[in-house]
Amino acid sequence: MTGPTHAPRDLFRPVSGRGRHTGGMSAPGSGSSSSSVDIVHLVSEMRRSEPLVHCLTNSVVRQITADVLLAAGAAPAMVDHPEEAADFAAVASGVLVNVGNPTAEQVEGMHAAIGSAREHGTPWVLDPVAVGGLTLRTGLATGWLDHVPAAIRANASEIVALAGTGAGGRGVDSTHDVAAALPSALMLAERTGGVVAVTGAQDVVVTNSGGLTVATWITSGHPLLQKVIGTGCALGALTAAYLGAARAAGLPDHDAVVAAHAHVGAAGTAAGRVAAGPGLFAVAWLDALYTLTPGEIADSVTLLDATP
Ligand SMILES: Nc1ncnc2c1ncn2[C@@H]1O[C@H](COP(=O)(O)OP(=O)(O)O)[C@@H](O)[C@H]1O
Ligand SMILES: Cc1ncsc1CCOP(=O)(O)O
Ligand SMILES: [Mg+2]
Repeated sequence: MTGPTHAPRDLFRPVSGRGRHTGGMSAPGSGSSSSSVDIVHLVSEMRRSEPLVHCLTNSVVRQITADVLLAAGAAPAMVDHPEEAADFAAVASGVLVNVGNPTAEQVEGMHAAIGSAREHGTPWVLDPVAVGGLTLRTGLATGWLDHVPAAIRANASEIVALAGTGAGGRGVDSTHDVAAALPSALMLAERTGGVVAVTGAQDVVVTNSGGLTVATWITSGHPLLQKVIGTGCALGALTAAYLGAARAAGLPDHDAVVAAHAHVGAAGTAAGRVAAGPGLFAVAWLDALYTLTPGEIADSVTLLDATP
């Protein structure tokens, strides 16, 4: 998977006069951030509040998802049973619905959790793993767009397929560039009213609020994140954690989603400095999710706010 080396200027231009360091019109490079998102504040809030994340996720990634949430500073709980899912979504800080390997019973639990999350105001995140190629999960995820997900987190091919604008990727992997998925992400943001995050070599987080669209480009991470299974899925869970923490602190959903991606990306960058292959990288990534300070995370990533 490859991504752009800069934000696509034909679709977005940077918001001027915002952010802690204005980088002008030039492509984002290391250390040149132009964004209103206060990463330090969000990471600090997330770690202080230790949000409880209700995960309904696939069998492949449960362990790494729980490990990532704990390392980053949140608290994981996997609750799939249809008779328990509604109760837990009511008390959780955030809910993750990941359709990566759904069982019939888990799908029932997902319906119950989503209904309860809506009823109780719990932010829920949709990760449409491999949507496009498989009919059941494509129908489920598309139907849930009407159930007000606070955020959708996916790779570029999944975003394109979920928007109905193209085919999916190759299994769980993307075959699209992030920039190519941007129009589809905008459509989804407009349709759901929630935040849409597209991951790849660069990530982009899109929100449509009151007709005004904002996109934040995030440059961070490391290619080895693609060689450890579940990094994207775990990021979906961490997105739910950040949303829960941000809402409790009165901070915007958009900023919460950016911070989740920054946290994962900064840890990936740090892990890439010490690891030559996926095994050590996975361990170093977990350690960095735990050890990086809010300031180190903010300094490691490059953010660029843009608007149509
Ligand atoms: N080429 C890359 N360089 C740096 N980071 C990457 C690269 N590809 C993916 N990532 C990061 O890996 C994480 C998972 O993203 P991705 O692989 O797109 O998700 P998924 O596992 O759902 O396909 C994200 O934090 C993303 O930014
Ligand atoms: C391999 C696999 N098969 C079904 S779900 C899954 C995990 C996908 O994880 P990620 O989307 O984070 O790469
Ligand atoms: Mg995925």
